[in-house]
Amino acid sequence: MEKLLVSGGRPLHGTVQISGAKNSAVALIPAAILAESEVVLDNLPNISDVATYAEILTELGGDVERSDSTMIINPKDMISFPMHNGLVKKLRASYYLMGALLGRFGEAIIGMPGGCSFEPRPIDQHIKGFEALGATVSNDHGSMHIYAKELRGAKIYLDVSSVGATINIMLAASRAKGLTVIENAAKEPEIIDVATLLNAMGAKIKGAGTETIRIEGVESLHGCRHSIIPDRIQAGTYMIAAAATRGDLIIDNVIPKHMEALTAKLEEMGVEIQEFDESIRVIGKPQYEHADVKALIYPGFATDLQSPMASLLTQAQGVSMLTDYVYSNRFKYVPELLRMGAKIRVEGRSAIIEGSKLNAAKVRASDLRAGAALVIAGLTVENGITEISGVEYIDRGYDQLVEKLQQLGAEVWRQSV
Ligand SMILES: CC(=O)N[C@H]1[C@@H](OP(=O)(O)OP(=O)(O)OC[C@H]2O[C@@H](n3ccc(=O)[nH]c3=O)[C@H](O)[C@@H]2O)O[C@H](CO)[C@@H](O)[C@@H]1O
Ligand SMILES: C=C(OP(=O)(O)O)C(=O)O
Repeated sequence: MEKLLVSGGRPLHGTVQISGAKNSAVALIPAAILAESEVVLDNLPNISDVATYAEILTELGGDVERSDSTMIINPKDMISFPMHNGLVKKLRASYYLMGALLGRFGEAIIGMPGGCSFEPRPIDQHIKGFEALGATVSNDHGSMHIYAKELRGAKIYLDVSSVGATINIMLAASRAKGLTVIENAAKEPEIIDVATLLNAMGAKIKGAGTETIRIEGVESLHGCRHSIIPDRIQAGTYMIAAAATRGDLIIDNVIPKHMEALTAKLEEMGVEIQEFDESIRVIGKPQYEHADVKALIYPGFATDLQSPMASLLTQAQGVSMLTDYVYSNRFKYVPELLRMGAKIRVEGRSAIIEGSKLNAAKVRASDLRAGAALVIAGLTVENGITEISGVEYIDRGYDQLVEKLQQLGAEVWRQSV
């Protein structure tokens, strides 16, 4: 076990390279199951969710090789067998095994996904999609047993624009007979990334990134090479950290279009932002205006940046309001920020945040983005060392966080406990 120690009060300076997107990587790796030959993924982030997925594919009989940010997956000899617990409990995105194994083998027995559990995260829309494609879904010793003699294309209207359900249905429908149409599909950039990979594998998917996705099933899918899009949540976390520490940071290897909701909100608060083709410069200021932030589905402000944003809003003048319309109760980090002297109260699905100076404390990250929020909070503290436990959550999604922050001038280090 490790904890993170942060001695704050130093503005972040320099250039940070953003890695490939976690939420793409954890969908693209299982998507490779559908191919009949080698899939090469470039620009993979070095995070524990990716390492866990590599182990899962190996356990299922795949041949997985990894060097730096490239992974070569040969799924030829894979089989579908029950994965009740163990590795699948370590990450949320293990639910993509359902769509991928169903598409390739017509059967999947998978335990309920793990990952960040800031509140109940149902998968009823995934099940609705599989059933519409002709699968039967039953409970096998607490795991989901999904079986289809033959997958048939269908029209599926999602009750909520779920990222996971949209991708899971795309995976299975790529190998169904006939046309599948997903209505009210999620529009996140990671969905386009998965469709791009599947199309390079021979799938026929149109409309990814819009609310209607059309998938014409094909007989077989083949290998290909694909480079993962930059992680917009990691990029956003560094943008927020730069503003919170009143730094001057260039965030490199980003798609500025993906950052628009955050960029607009930071500018509204008084942060200076300069946009380039593949990078963004964030120049912090001594004082910030309060803001109202609403976390929504893409292209709205990302819920995954809601907790880091709370830490920045503690540095703004006056009272800010942070409302999460995706997850109503994603506020487990609030008691930890209160320990650091923040003035926050939660009302319904909103956090009301009054600007205040933070002080060092011992705090615990209860999930990945809560961890990012606490690191940013620690970076703003002028005296004392903030101790953050729950580092295993942070490692799920932030590639080389400590090393990157150190390069930017922060005093952050790991300590074994
Ligand atoms: C691995 C991955 O990509 N994780 C991301 C993905 O999670 P995930 O795909 O799990 O999130 P969803 O987009 O599915 O969830 C969005 C909303 O829909 C609800 N819902 C979802 C599915 C379902 O079957 N029924 C249902 O009611 C959820 O409770 C939530 O309120 O999108 C979330 C929302 O952008 C992000 O926070 C996560 O980082
Ligand atoms: C909630 C997140 O991830 P996951 O869905 O993988 O738990 C996240 O990335 O903030």
